[in-house]
Amino acid sequence: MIRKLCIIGVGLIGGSAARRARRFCEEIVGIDADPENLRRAETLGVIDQGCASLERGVAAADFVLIATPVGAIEPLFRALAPLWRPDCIYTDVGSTKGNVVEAALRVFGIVPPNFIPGHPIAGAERSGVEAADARLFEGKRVILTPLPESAPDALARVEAFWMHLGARVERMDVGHHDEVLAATSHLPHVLAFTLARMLGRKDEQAEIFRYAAGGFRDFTRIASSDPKMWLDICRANRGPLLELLGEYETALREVAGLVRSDDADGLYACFSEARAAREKFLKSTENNHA
Ligand SMILES: NC(=O)c1ccc[n+]([C@@H]2O[C@H](COP(=O)([O-])OP(=O)(O)OC[C@H]3O[C@@H](n4cnc5c(N)ncnc54)[C@H](O)[C@@H]3O)[C@@H](O)[C@H]2O)c1
Ligand SMILES: O=C(O)C(=O)C[C@]1(C(=O)O)C=C[C@@H](O)C=C1
Repeated sequence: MIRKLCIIGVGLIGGSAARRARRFCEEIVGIDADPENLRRAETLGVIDQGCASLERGVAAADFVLIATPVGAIEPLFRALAPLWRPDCIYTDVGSTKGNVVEAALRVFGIVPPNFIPGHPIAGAERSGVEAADARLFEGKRVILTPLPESAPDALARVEAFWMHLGARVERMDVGHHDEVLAATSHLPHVLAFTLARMLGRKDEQAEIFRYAAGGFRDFTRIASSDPKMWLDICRANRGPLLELLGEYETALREVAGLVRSDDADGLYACFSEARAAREKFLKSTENNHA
């Protein structure tokens, strides 16, 4: 049971956590940089109360969930530093973890033992509190990246928090997290944004979107995601992302070579390998949900 949960950033992720956390929190207070979003969160009953002041919002909270874009976390740590209490648990949901840990080190000198970095591997292309969904984390993975200095009781409480939201919690090393998520999430978003932008420019002249159907829709769904959120993620994880963009360039050139030389066997082998890789992914997600 949490007495007072304070959520900083009551958007898709913070709002979804709030909606489900109702069941085991006596009070949920929200803080948001956007007063209009905070008012909507109150009106929708996602939070009990919106708080314009960080100081009042975190006062007497026993659990603080930071759910802002990752670029906002360092300034937030600075604002929270004088208010930081040893009897409260702090965690975040940022899509990148290395920059969050580095920000904590710069602000506090150490990663506070009662701050456990986290990342729910669940989301959507929509943002804002209206998109919040109590079932968003059901059956989904949450990765926690604790450090040697993390307090075991804080880690246990953050694990229990996510399990109560229906998620399956795993632990991972910070660097490994950022490499893996660069491949499975950050690279696909950059590719979808790039394709949607490129074809959007063509559409100006040729109205090609009139003829776009499922293929384009499926490939580019995530290009509807919030540009500000993805700007922050790309900047925070630029090393692993650049490495993968380089690999993708090479792979794309290889396919272009196969098309150019009309290499039917090569193309067939390439598409078959890709299909098998995706089938394997689909099977593994089926097993995960079993
Ligand atoms: N959207 C996803 O699919 C997804 C999935 C997993 C993790 N995440 C991570 O979760 C975090 C939130 O993403 P989201 O999709 O909920 O975004 P969102 O835009 O829906 O919500 C973020 C909220 O934070 C508020 N905010 C911004 N700066 C703030 C500040 N300094 N102080 C207080 N509030 C502030 C915004 O006004 C907004 O309401 C991001 O770090 C993102 O990387 C997103
Ligand atoms: O499903 C989506 O729309 C998402 O973008 C979710 C998604 C992902 O890439 O899988 C996006 C960012 C996260 O940090 C975690 C999950």
